[in-house]
Amino acid sequence: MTDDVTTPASVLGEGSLDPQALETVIAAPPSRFRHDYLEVRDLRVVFDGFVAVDGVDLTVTQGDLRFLIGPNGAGKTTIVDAITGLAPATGSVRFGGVELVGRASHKVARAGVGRTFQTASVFDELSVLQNLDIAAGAGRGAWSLLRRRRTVPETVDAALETVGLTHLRDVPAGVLAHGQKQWLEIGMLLVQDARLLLLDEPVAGMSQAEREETGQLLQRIGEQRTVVVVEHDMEFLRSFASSVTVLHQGRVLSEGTVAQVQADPRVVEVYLGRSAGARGSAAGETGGE
Ligand SMILES: Nc1ncnc2c1ncn2[C@@H]1O[C@H](COP(=O)(O)OP(=O)(O)OP(=O)(O)O)[C@@H](O)[C@H]1O
Repeated sequence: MTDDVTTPASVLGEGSLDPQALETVIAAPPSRFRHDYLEVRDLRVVFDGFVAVDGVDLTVTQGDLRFLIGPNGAGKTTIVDAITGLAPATGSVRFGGVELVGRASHKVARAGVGRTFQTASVFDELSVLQNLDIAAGAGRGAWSLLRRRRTVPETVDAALETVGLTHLRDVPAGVLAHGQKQWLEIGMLLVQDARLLLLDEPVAGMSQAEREETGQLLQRIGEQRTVVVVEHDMEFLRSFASSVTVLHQGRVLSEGTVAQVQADPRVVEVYLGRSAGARGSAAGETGGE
């Protein structure tokens, strides 16, 4: 037996900090320190010999509202597909310490990753509440899901509140305005407790007022969760992005704050130069959609 017991103090050195305080920190529940981040390394997606994503690295921390932009075909949606198990990928995607590459999409969802698609996929015939209930997978049978509930679970209530649909909870989702449907989809990710939200063009087709509300919603959600937004709308990006990754031909072209990427000559070239496929303008004030 040796008396060389490994304690925080023995690792860090006596006097480096209060050992008692460190013991307390280590004993605390892990949830207190949850600070998720998405770490993508050398991600590659090849479709029949065509390289759609070519060695992408991406790190997005909780509290950072990251926008992914780039001309049509740059690989934005394919990256989201690869993260969520819908496109065959190599490399590494880690979230919350879990490797996602090679996992089936339902296992990726179980790891706390949720996504929306360019077109909202809610059940039009069911009420807002029923859509959320189903997403929450409350473990009840189909009939009890369809029956009007006397009480609403706290998570569903909180999601309704967050996405601003409490007053519409009993209306069929089919009658919601376009923006409201997108908010319902985001609410469905919240009740699933997605901690990483990947949103594909969430404001496409929305009115200016809806865009504004969506931006504020994403900022609220982004305080607690890791949010990545694929977007073409440059006005929306300028108003709400806290950081931006610009993709081009499957690679990261530029990354930084909105101001930094707007000032990057390579971004200007891709958006305003020869690349005819570009939609919008990342550089200057000349473009919107
Ligand atoms: N299933 C697939 N099979 C073959 N090629 C594909 C497939 N999915 C995407 N691609 C190709 O991969 C490239 C990247 O497509 P992706 O949809 O990721 O681009 P994007 O940046 O999201 O574009 P957009 O802004 O137009 O949505 C494109 O050239 C596309 O044609």
